[in-house]
Amino acid sequence: MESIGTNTLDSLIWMFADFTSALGVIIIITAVTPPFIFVAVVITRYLDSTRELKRLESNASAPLLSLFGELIQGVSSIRAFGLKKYYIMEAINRSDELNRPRWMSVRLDAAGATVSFFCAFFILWNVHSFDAGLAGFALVHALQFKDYMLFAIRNYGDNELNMNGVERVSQYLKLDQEASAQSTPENKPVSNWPRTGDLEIEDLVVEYVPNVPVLHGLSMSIKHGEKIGVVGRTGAGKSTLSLAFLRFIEAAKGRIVLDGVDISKIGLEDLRRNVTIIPQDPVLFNGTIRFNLDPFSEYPDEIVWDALHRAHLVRERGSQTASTAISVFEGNAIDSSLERMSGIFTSLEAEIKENGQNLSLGQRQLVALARALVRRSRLIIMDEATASVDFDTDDRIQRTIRGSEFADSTLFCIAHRLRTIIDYDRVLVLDKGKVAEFDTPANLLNRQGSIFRSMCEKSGEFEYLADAAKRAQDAKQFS
Ligand SMILES: Nc1ncnc2c1ncn2[C@@H]1O[C@H](COP(=O)(O)OP(=O)(O)OP(=O)(O)O)[C@@H](O)[C@H]1O
Repeated sequence: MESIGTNTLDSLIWMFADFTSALGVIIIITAVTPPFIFVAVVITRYLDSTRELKRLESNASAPLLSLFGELIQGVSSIRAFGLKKYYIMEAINRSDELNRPRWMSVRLDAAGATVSFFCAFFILWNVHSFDAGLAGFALVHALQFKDYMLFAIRNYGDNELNMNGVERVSQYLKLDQEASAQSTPENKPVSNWPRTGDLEIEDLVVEYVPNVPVLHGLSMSIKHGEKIGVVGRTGAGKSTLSLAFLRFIEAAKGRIVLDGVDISKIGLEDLRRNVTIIPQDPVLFNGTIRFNLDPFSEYPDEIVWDALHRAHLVRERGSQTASTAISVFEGNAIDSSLERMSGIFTSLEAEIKENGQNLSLGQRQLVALARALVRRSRLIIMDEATASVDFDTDDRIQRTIRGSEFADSTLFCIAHRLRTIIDYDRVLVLDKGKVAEFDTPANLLNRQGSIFRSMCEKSGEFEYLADAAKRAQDAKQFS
C-alpha cells in the first residue's frame, strides 16, 4: 500500500516525462537528419527487449537477497554441516543471474552512441548544406537521447513493480464480500436473543468451492445447554462446521436455527456478538487484558476478574477488583502486571502484545476462554481450544465448562483428545462431511464396531475413557 501511495504516481509521471523527452529528441533529430527515422525504428524495437531485461533484473534480485537472509540466519548450521562451498557457489550463480540483465545499460549506451554517431555522420556528410547552429542543436540532443531512454526504461521497470501492488489491490476489490454486518429493522432479532441455546441444523450443505460440498446435508437437533463433543478424522469437516455457525462460510443449502432464528437471515454483527468461538489459534489484540476480554467496556471489572479466575489465569480467587487482586500478590513484589513465568495476570491493565506474542499458545487459548466466560454466550464453539494446555489445566477448564458458568450455554467442542469430551452429553462423529454417529459417549462406546469406539481403542486409554463415560452416564441418570 505504501508503494502504491508514494511511488506509483512519481514513477508514472517520470516515465511519461522521459519517454516524451526521448520522443522529442527523435522528432528533432529526424527533422534535421531525415534518414534518422530508420535508426529510430530499429532502436525502438530493440528497446522492447531492454524493458524485458529490466523485469528480469527485478526478478533476479529476490533470490539473491533471500540467500543473504538464509546465510545470516543459518550461518552456524551451514558451518556445522560443512556447506560453505555450496553456499558460495549458490551466491555466485545467483549474482550471475542478477548481473546478466545488467547488460541492459551497456546496450543502451551502445544505442545512444549509435544515435550520436548517425547524427554526426549525417551532418558531416552534408556539412556544406547544414546551418552550424542547427547541427549543434541536433548533436546536443542526440547526446542526451541515451540518458532519456535509460531513465524512461528504469521508471518503466519500477512502474511495473508498483503496478503489481495495484493489481493485487484490484484483485482484493473483486473478492466476494461478506453479507451485511447490520441487521435491517425487519430481520433484527429481539434484543435478548438468543434466550436459549436451542439449535436446529437442517440439511446443512457447506462448500468452499461451488458445487464441491464439504458438509453434505447435516441435520440434527440440539437442546439448550447440551454439551456436544465433535470428533472425526482430519478433514472430516469439524472446523468447517464451526465456521458455518458464525457464517464465515455461508451455507450453500439448508439452515442453522438458533433459538428460533435462522442465522442466515440476520446481520453478521448480531450473530457474531451472540455466538462465541474459541479457535485453535485465538487472535489477541495489542492492548490490555481488559481490552482483550471486553473491548467495548460493557462489563464491570468484577465479571472480568471472575472470568480470568475461572479460566485459571489468576492465582488466587481473593476479592475480584483490580486493586485488591493486585494486593494479593504484593508480597511477591511483582513489578509487572503479568507474571512472565506463569502467565498469571495481576492487573487488568496487564499488557498484551500484538497477537498475544508475550503469551504461549495455551495461555492465548485460556484468554479466549475467559472472553467466552465474560460474554456468557448461549452458543459457544471450541475448536481444539484446549489442545495446547497440559492435561491438568485441561481438566480444570473442563470442570469450569461443565460448571454453572456454561450451564445455560450450548457447547460444541471439537477435540482430538477424547478424554476432553468423554463425559459430554453427546458426541457427534463426522466422517467425510456427514454425520456418522451422534449419541451419548457411553452408548457409542457400547456399540461394537462404532467409529467412536475404535477411536477410543486406538487412543491407548480405552479403559479410562470407558470408565469416565460410564460414570458420566450414571451421574446423569442419578441427577
Ligand atoms: N479454505 C478452504 N478452501 C477449500 N477447501 C477447504 C478449505 N478449508 C478446508 N477445506 C477442505 O474442507 C474439508 C474439511 O476441512 P476442515 O478443516 O473442516 O476439517 P477438520 O475436520 O476440521 O480437520 P482437522 O481435524 O485437521 O482440523 C477438507 O477436505 C479440506 O480440504
